[in-house]
Amino acid sequence: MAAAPSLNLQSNLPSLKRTFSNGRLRKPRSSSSIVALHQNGSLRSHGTPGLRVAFQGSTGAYSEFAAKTACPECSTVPCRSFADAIAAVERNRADRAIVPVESTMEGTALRNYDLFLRHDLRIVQEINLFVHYCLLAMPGVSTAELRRVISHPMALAHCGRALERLGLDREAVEDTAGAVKMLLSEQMLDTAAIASPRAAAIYGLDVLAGGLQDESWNVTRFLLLSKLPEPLPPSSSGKMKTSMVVAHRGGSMTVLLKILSAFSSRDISLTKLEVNNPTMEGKGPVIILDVRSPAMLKTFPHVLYVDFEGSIEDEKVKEAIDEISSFSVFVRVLGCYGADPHVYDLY
Ligand SMILES: O=C(O)C(=O)C[C@]1(C(=O)O)C=C[C@@H](O)C=C1
Repeated sequence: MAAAPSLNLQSNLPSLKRTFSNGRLRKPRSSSSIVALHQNGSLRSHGTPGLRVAFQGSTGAYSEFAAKTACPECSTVPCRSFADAIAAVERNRADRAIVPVESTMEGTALRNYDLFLRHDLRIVQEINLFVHYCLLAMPGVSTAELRRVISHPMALAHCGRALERLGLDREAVEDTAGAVKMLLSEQMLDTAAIASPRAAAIYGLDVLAGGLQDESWNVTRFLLLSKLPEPLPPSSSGKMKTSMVVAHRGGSMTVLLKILSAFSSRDISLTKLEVNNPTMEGKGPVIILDVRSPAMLKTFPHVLYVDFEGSIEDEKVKEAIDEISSFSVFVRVLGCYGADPHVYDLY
């Protein structure tokens, strides 16, 4: 069976500028307008102290790091899986969930994207994080003593070449910080973990090597998800971005051309366009919650994930969405949020 075409005008991640100055995190340029909005808004918003953000993993995971970067004053809620993080928001045990959705090394993380589509949550913020992978071991252990390495499957995959060179057996665990905790609790002296320098500092492990990722430019894009829509910042406060999913009848190229034309004729810039035809790869269809009343789960064999610059309140954006709806099977807007051009780096 031919592989599904995968066109990924992958968000503008690779060209982003790293926001790093003297080891201190710099706030996004748009943050001041968001803060002003929060002060006036009635909803609990990103800047609110006490906002609870659910993430997958243990304290020190990259996702927690992203949550703290998105909402510096939040408290974080560790969860066993991304599904649990989403459930925590739905059951009001958390106000937001943070989910990694794409990376420069992996492309779109369909595992998480598809999960999110089954729920009635919306994207309220994006955050791009530079991911540094380090080799961590129990204090005093040297590289020569290591036999095995444990980490999140994505971290193991991203560090394939370095691990090949080190000749270590690999074992996947649920998250990077969870791997570190396992080293400690089981006092493993022949095993290393791949995790962040922050996890090393939190748990007091030695960093035996840094920059382990195969590509030096390794950025993960996270989305902050909420049950309630955030009030939209005024259009003067910076660029907005909108994300949507489009289900269609197949014949991707024709649909792609029509979508491109709906945007280009209105001078709207696309930042992501990803084709997903899972049934062509022998997988089950994508399941999407149709949030219109009565909300119901629907299955679609052909979908496209589209992000573009602009707010759903812009006339030309409304027109483009109407045009796309006229030739597709189903359209759902996943969120409208401030475009954050920065990549945060807390190394
Ligand atoms: O395990 C972690 O620390 C995570 O936050 C998860 C996760 C992922 O799911 O891709 C997030 C970012 C990194 O790419 C590695 C792992």
